Amino acid sequence: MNVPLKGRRATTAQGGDGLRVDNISVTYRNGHTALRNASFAIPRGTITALVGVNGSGKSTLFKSIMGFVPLASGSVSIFGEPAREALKKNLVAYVPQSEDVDWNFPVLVEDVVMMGRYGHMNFFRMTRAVDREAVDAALERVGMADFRKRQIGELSGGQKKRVFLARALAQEGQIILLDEPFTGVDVRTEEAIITLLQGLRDEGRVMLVSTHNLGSVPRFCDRAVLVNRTVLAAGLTAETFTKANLEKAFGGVLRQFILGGAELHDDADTRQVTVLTDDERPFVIYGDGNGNDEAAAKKGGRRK
Ligand SMILES: Nc1ncnc2c1ncn2[C@@H]1O[C@H](COP(=O)(O)OP(=O)(O)OP(=O)(O)O)[C@@H](O)[C@H]1O
Repeated sequence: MNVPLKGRRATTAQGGDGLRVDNISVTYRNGHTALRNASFAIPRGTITALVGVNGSGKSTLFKSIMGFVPLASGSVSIFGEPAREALKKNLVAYVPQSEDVDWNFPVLVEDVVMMGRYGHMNFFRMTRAVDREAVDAALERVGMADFRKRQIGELSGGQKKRVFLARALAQEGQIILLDEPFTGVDVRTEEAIITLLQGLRDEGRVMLVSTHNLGSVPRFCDRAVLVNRTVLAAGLTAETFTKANLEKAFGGVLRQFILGGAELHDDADTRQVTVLTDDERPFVIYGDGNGNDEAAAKKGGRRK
């Protein structure tokens, strides 16, 4: 039963013909409620960042969209129909966190990518030419074609991520959920993944990407969803990924440095630089010293 709670947020998702999460709550079997009344909507052709502290419910949100954990209340719809219908049609691809994968499982790179085709195959999982072509194209697109006969466990962290991205591509997922795709990858691989995601966005797909790299969010994400056991803010990056919302989402975890005056200038310039970070990639905000802030990398996002 969906009983209105005292102080419950009026967060019903608005619009969007892509992914829509409406007032979902998830309680694990040990009684822990990881998400309560979480709502947001994201349209097609967008990249959305999912940010929040450790344990704020990002993976739980992915798992609830995938139907891996039951909803205590609320609903998820995809392209206007219930998520379970979209899942049956293989419209949703999930790139899990590295820790969730057993890398000792003896399987070749090309077999991992072929798993993305399973939903398109018949009961006997007979591979057809179209499946092999999809695997070849996906491996090529992520630059891993030369590694196809390698054991997945032998690859570097960044290479493994690219293989799982290839699996999502081979699946032809229209909604792609990526759980921390940049953790443990070098800057070059991160750039390659971002370029790939931008290409997928331009094809009209929906990407939801959890990340602790706050600095790269305004550069490549059109939208952001900030969570802490519920959705605190969701919308266009320029309007949502603000210092005030980040402080709300990260609380004491976020480290903040404000540089100004003689620390930054050798004249009377009043401008300031605010650096917010919970991780290795800081988010930099330039201010004029009169409380007017401008995020360093905001120009990269698109209005969608
Ligand atoms: N299977 C489970 N059973 C019970 N509690 C769980 C389970 N999985 C997660 N939790 C709890 O739910 C909360 C949210 O976890 P979740 O993994 O969704 O967080 P997260 O935002 O993805 O964290 P991180 O940034 O560390 O990956 C945490 O308090 C976690 O301990």
